[in-house]
Amino acid sequence: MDSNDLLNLLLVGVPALAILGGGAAVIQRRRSAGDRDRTDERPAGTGTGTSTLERPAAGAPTAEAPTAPAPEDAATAPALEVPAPTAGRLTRLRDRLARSGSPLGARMLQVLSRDHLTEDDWDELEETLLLADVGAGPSQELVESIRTQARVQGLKDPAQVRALLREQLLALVDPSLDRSLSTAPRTGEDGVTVPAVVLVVGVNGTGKTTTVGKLSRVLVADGRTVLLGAADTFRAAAADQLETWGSRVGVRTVRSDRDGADPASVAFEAVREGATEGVDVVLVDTAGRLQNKAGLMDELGKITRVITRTAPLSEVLLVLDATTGQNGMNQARVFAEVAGVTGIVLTKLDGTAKGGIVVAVQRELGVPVKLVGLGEGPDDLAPFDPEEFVDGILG
Ligand SMILES: Nc1nc2c(ncn2[C@@H]2O[C@H](COP(=O)(O)OP(=O)(O)OP(=O)(O)O)[C@@H](O)[C@H]2O)c(=O)[nH]1
Repeated sequence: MDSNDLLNLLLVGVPALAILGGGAAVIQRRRSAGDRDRTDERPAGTGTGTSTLERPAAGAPTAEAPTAPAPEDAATAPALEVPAPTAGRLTRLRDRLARSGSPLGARMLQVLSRDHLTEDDWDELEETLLLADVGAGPSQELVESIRTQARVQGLKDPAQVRALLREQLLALVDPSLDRSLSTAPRTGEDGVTVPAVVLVVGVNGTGKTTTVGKLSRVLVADGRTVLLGAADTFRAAAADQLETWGSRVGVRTVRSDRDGADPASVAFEAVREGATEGVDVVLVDTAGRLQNKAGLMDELGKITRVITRTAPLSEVLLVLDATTGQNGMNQARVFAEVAGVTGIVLTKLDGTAKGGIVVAVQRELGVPVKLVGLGEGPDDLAPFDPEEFVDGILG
């Protein structure tokens, strides 16, 4: 071998070996992914999504939400996270409600504990409710009702005042509303089973994408198989954001390669792939552009039409930012009119003293609050429970 041959070997042979070695590593990685798929335990009756799902074990930890995953290692697939169980989430997050809502609960209790309540005191009580965004009608009702009760039974000791207030607030939040999420696959008369489809709508910045990500974890914790549809094609990073959320719990995202693609075609494709794969639920994130009512109606109408070619909509969830309080109500009304909303998700309840918006929004839109966001952590989304909520704001 002369010096030229040696040079050729170094220039061609070594990189070729490196490439071959890299290929082996890729094959190795694929194999281990396949192995994981084979050992994946799926509960009976759920879909066969391509994802590797680590099911939450019974009695899995109720500890704080897991932290962000380590950056993807070149040699090993990232470990999947186990979302916190759904049951008891609001109990776990109740402190955040008490912190944010304490001005409401504490101020009301403080006023009602005074001796011989005057007109000014009753006005102050009403003002407290208005400041917490309960809304004019419900605030007046609540004060009237407490006044009547106070006349009948008197306001004797702090425990009785608290019990009365609790009872009245609970009645206002309305425990009789059906807050369950419809996420079971459906079998039509033709015997074909299709996934439940949950469309998530709302103004931009309210926390839609984050909510879709958190909701996928709620569903995974409940043993459902999930597929995400990134139909928010308006904001370029939204699909990446969604994909990151999903990949942490082994949930795949259907997205377009192109920014600004037709959201309806992404939604259609997600539901079609969800049906083919036999997943339980397809969650579809949308853009929140509210240029005008007609434009929104066109966009959401088209998305709905194409989705329902494959499967009916099981839920349309409207995401509202609780910190915008009554100001967000106008936009909420438009979405409710246009999109046939079946449930409200109130986000950022951890950052506001305006917890009364729960009451106002239900009254205004005639739709129950089904989920609440109480932080930026991945498991800081909880099914709404009226009793826990009222206990939370009473502190
Ligand atoms: N504190 C708190 N922050 C939240 C909550 N939910 C969402 N956020 C934050 O709100 C911000 C906006 O959330 P996104 O999910 O990007 O909002 P979006 O509605 O999808 O926005 P567009 O994609 O622009 O339509 C993010 O910083 C979230 O972390 C919550 O419950 N509490």
